[in-house]
Amino acid sequence: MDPRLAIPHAEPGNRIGLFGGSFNPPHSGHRLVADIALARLGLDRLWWLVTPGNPLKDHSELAPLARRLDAVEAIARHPRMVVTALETQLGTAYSARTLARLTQLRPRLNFVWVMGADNLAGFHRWQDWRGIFARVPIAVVDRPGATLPALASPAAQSFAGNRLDEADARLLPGMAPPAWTFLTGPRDASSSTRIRALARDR
Ligand SMILES: Nc1ncnc2c1ncn2[C@@H]1O[C@H](COP(=O)(O)OP(=O)(O)OP(=O)(O)O)[C@@H](O)[C@H]1O
Ligand SMILES: O=C(O)c1ccc[n+]([C@@H]2O[C@H](COP(=O)([O-])O)[C@@H](O)[C@H]2O)c1
Repeated sequence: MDPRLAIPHAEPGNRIGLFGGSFNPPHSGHRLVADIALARLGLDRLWWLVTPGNPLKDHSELAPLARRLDAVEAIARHPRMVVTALETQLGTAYSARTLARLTQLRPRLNFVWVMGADNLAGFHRWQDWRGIFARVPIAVVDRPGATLPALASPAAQSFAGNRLDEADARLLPGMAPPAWTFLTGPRDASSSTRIRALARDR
């Protein structure tokens, strides 16, 4: 079995960021999110969770999992970053199910869900999105063009009372959910859709 399909090793009590994505292909914006999450949340590890396929996206242009894993490994070279396709092994593509399984299988790890602001904007369309808020703390990293849609979104509004000031982001891992924060700072406008379009036009 490809070792990247297994749940990565971690020590009890570790603070683990789960950064899910299609990564089709990965780019510098993803790496910036990973760097920001590691530093601002004080994580022990950031797991790049390469999805078998986003349930809300058309998969006709989705590169094979092995190719996306190789590409993410090339961009995630860092002693605290780990690349995994554990969802393929668990048989889950829905984040709510992935998080239910992971927290059940690894109860002593402190997981935080990490995503870009565009995903908070559409979060209310995810399966059992309220259940995700109830399961793990969430760190949202700003993205050009997505700041206002994210902060005005049904998810942000529903959980406004559970938002942690970003100055206190280090407290987020280990906090009882629901708890979330919105991390602002350096931004990168890269997009996989744009990279694929440029490659087609070449
Ligand atoms: N430039 C960026 N800045 C901040 N977050 C980003 C950026 N690009 C992607 N993300 C976040 O990274 C995660 C994975 O994103 P994804 O692989 O879908 O990349 P994408 O560029 O949005 O792709 P696509 O254009 O195919 O939708 C998501 O949580 C997304 O919000
Ligand atoms: O669970 C859902 O309903 C759901 C809907 C949309 C996206 N996700 C997950 O969100 C992560 C980011 O997806 P993407 O395509 O924006 O990179 C990835 O782990 C997806 O599997 C999950």
